[in-house]
Amino acid sequence: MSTTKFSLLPPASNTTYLCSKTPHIVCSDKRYEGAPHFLYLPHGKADLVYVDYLPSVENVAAWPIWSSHCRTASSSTATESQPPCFRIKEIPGKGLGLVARRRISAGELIISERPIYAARKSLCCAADQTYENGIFYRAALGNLSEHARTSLLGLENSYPSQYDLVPGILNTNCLEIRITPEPDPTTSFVGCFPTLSRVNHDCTPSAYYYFDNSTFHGQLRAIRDTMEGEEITITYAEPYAVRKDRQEFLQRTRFFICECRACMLTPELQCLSDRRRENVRNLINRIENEQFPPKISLEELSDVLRKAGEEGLIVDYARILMLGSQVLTLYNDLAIAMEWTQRARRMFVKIQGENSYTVKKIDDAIRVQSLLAVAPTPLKI
Ligand SMILES: C[S@@+](CC[C@H](N)C(=O)[O-])C[C@H]1O[C@@H](n2cnc3c(N)ncnc32)[C@H](O)[C@@H]1O
Repeated sequence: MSTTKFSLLPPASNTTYLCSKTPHIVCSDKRYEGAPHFLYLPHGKADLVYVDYLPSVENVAAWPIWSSHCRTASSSTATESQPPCFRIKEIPGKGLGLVARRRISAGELIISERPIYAARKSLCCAADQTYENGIFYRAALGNLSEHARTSLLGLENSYPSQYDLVPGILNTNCLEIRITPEPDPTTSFVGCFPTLSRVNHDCTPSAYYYFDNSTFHGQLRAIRDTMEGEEITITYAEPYAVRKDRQEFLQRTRFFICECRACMLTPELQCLSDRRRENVRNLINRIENEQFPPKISLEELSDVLRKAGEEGLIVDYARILMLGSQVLTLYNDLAIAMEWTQRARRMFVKIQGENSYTVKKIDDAIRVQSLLAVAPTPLKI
């Protein structure tokens, strides 16, 4: 674990300049036009830095949420008046992690918290600002409050030693965030959180991380009942990937070998698990990657749904219900489609909360299905 007491080293050459005082925007590099900028929020005692190109930084700076409620640098738990339902403690072989202090029910909000660092995932910097010297990232943290910087720099660094500490920490702890209300498949953004970034990985996780763009908070919800003392985990990898692919991904991006239950099965059970996950992946891809959902029978949909359940892939189970209901609406029995949609809604409310983008999409589907149900001639394709 990185516990190094950190002081910001001055960059080899200081390329930054103050672009605007209010909002507080710093240009990362005066030597070239279009360099990324750092926006510090809220202005004054900044506990969030947002890093992107100037138009995006100016757009985010103008969001009303920054003036309506400033959070403190500390994390906020689901119910402010009650103690958090988890504690952070050492987990053998994993560093720190979150452990349930009491029983947590499926759907419970475990923590909601603002990131300290938020950035476009891939940014163009000058050739002399590298991961190895960390100049760009150290400069980005320069105007954060002492408290925010200290909690960020206390996070784990799993990156190899040739990387500077700061990009090492940021890369180890980043989770996907969104700056648009709707998911944008063309652009990725990441954030680092004081507490959420402590959640460890499991290939059959007990919780789900979701970024609520409207409040700019990451949220962690239990997706199944979790017992007191049990570790709270999310997945860093595609849950429906087979073991070999998950292992390869986790070693390449997070530098650890996963020894969760799903990765430590006997060879026969491992084969079975991989086959089930492959079935889940193929079905989801077949439906999601087509503009028009393909014809898939209720039997096949139900079979893969069952396999997702057997694998404990709760989020994929909900996705199959939602995607399956689209297929069933088009080709089969509308009554079953409506039932699947309602089940998907109930599950997604538990997974992502009532206000999530997915729940809104499901509500749109429910409205369409209700109209179809009373249409004089059923739609036949
Ligand atoms: C985002 S951090 C999670 C919190 C971290 N354990 C800590 O001490 O702050 C990610 C790092 O935690 C460790 N980690 C997470 N899940 C793990 C797992 N299932 N097995 C082993 N190490 C894990 C790895 O070092 C990984 O790069």
